[in-house]
Amino acid sequence: MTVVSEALDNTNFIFSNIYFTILLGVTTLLTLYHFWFQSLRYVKLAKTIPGPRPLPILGNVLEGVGLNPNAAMKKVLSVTNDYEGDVARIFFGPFLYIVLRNPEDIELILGSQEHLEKSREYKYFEPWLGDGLLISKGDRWKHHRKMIAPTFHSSILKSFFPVFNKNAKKLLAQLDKHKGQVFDCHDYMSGTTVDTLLETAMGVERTHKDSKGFEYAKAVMDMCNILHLRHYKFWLRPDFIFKWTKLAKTQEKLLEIIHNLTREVIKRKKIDYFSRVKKGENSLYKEAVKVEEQSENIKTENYKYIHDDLEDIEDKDIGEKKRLAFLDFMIEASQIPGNNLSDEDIKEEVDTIMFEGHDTTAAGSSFVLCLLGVHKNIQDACVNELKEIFHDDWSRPITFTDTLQMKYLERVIMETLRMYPPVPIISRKVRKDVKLASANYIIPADSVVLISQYLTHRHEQHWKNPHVFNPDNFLPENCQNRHYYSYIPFSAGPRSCVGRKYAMLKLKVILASVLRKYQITSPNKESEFELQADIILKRTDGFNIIIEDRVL
Ligand code: HEM
Repeated sequence: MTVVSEALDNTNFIFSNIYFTILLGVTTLLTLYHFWFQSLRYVKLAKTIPGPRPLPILGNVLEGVGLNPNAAMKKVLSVTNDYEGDVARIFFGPFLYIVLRNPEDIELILGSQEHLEKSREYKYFEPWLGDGLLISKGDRWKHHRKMIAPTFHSSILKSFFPVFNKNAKKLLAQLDKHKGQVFDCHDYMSGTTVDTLLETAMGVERTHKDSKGFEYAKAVMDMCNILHLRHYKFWLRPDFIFKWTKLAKTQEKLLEIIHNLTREVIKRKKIDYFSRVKKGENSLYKEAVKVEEQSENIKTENYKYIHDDLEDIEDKDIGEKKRLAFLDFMIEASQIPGNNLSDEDIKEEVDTIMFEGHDTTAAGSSFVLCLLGVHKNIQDACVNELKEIFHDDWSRPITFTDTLQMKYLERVIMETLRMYPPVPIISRKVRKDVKLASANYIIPADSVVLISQYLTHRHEQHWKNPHVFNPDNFLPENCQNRHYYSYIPFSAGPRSCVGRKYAMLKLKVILASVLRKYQITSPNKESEFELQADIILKRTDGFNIIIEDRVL
């Protein structure tokens, strides 16, 4: 043996010893960690709940690897079925997730004042929405919610009707070029929703292709797409990975466009506000706050079972019908002593409204059109109702009173949101142990509860023929005895959707406008709809419809 080969042998021995020592060290540490983790009370409680068998350290993470969005959707939706109950448990590494679908259990979480905090999954909305209503917590959320709720008062919403009608008309002109062809209606529903929000939330119009409004609307749509991507490509979720991707650079540019315009508009609107004050104009916001406080008791009674509560508020109208945007009302709110609403806070709330109000309404309206294309008899019933309302003038602008008469269309929208809830899943961080009502399990403090509207809305014990599209599910007599938390497309309880009434009105105007002009056909059966697991429920096969001029 030469000196060199001897030296090499020695080096190999030393290195293999080092590798072996490192490997042994890591294995020992992981084993110790595994046993320590298994001994935690939190884990012991979780293990009593049914769920897929977790691997040491990784938990159930591998179950999601390599799944495309459709398959991921099926996987999430099968989790409670696979474990034959209303509760299932999943571990993502050390993090515990509990999926719930029983309304009685859901009420314990959503109806409580204690479990109001959102889970860590909402963090990647932060660069856009900051600490806005959707993600804020504690006293800040309570205080902002109280200030913002009155800006969604019916009297303020009524003043938006000219904008709703104007954008519906613009939409019809755009759809006309697709007559007789199969096309995906989602982009159009998304475009009209952003335009309407832009005007009602900020008072800005998307007029010319080179205008700031146009740039902004496009940036909002692109930002929503990035958030969707980060949602289902879960390796993009951690910021330390995301920040090195091209998407992060695009996001930076989009956010610059979005935030700059919001800041600019706030500045301009503040000047308008002070000139209105100088002229001695009444504060619409203050009146809305007064009415909101008076109707608080009536409202909690009405929330017992879902029905659109617009009518209840109609007789408490606040009179003045001036068209201002949500932003104007927030500026008014910020001027009330003690309210502590800075310009940056207003920006975050406007951004939140743009995000929450956009994709949800676009998906909801697209699903309605596809379903009406499949269920021709239901489409005919909608049109018959519209004929009764618009017998005097078939194409006149739609008024608030008209929408109150659209009872059947309302049931169609509600049934669509039942079977295809635009927000298919929400989550909450549980701060205290929760003993479930449906079974003898305890959800341990610090776990994340996933509430799936999609699963709850198709719960066999709460819905007759849950997989069949039937607007009569929402006839008053069929709602009376149903558990309130069995229908939660807008969530429920203290942290439910603040834009619910706005969404229902906007949906009615847009859908009634399309139905008056076109008859709709779907090239696909409902069973062929391919759904995608996402923050928003979508069809991956496209929201395809065919439109033809309606012959009366
Ligand atoms: C069909 C349309 C809509 C659906 C299905 C919907 C659904 C929801 C759901 C499920 C939540 C609770 C989210 C969670 O807990 O994570 C929520 C919250 C919220 N929504 Fe909507 N939404 C719709 C339209 C709108 C519109 C049009 C606006 C505003 C114009 C809006 C503004 C908000 C805001 C600000 C929140 C946060 C409320 C809070 O945390 O206090 N939404 N929405």
